[in-house]
Amino acid sequence: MSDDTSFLSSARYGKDKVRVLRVVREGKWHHIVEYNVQALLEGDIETSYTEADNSVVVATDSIKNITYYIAKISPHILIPERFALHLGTHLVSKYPHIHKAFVTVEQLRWSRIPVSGEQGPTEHPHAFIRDGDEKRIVKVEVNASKGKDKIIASVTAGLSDLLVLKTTESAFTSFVRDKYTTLKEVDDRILSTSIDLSYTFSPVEIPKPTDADVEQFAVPAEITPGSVWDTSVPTNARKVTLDTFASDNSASVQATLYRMARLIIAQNAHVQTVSYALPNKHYIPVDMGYLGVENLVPAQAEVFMPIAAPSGLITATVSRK
Ligand SMILES: O=c1[nH]c(=O)c2[nH]c(=O)[nH]c2[nH]1
Repeated sequence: MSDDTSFLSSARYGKDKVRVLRVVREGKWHHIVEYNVQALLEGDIETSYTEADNSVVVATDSIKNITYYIAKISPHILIPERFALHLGTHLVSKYPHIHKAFVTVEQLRWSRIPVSGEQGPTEHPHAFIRDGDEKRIVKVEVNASKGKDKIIASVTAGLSDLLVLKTTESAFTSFVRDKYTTLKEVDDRILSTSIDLSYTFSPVEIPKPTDADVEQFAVPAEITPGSVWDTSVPTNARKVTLDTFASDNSASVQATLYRMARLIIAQNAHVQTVSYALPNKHYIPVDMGYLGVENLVPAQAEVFMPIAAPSGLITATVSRK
């Protein structure tokens, strides 16, 4: 183009919403994961935008094919943090002109169906139930811009859409009162939120894989999603979040959020920051005074109107010192 009033200041492309279900068979005991994957690339790709030069373009169709291939061969497929690192590392090491890969994995929630056995309920070996809308989220940035033998990866993980509600031990008082205030102070209310949580690990160095050993990807030991997520580990972030939500005598969403985040950092040595986004989903006691029916005393109200919108939105990031 002849004019110099603009330039390409950033460019990133790839495939979004690659849907994959992977089965891992241990004899008759089967495991499944269902992932929605986004894989985006950065690198020496400017000319594809500025000069219609497709010679630098790894087709998004190929990126999709690589995603399925790594899902097939990766020994890490059942752990989304590790699968995302494996995929991102393969993308940046395979193509000399690609310097960064951004991989997001959203894991849908499949749990084993509990069935009755001779000694009580057991988990079915190969039948699963979609156990809510909650998603486990992993975001990985694999950066080879300092060279293919000096690959650095940053991992952010967490969950979204974890819907919770408690019927007491939540209050909200002593907030700013002025001419705009209509909200009454309450020492007892319903507290409900749809939890979005993410936590970051410190960046890790990835040993250079060769094309030949694409199957042998080694995950750095610092990436220990097990301790942050694994349901068998008592300090896992999901459990800490749920326990704190249930047990905290909440003065506000803000105060409960801060407690949750601090506990995750205190109990997980490799976690550097914890962020929450907590919508305050309001439930309003229905006024039945016109019928002579009392339903407005906070701790005694029984009939509530769920309000879809608007909601409060309380967010914060807590960082390791
Ligand atoms: O926990 C709360 N935090 C707020 O900031 C707020 N604002 C509001 O109207 N209700 C609430 N509740």
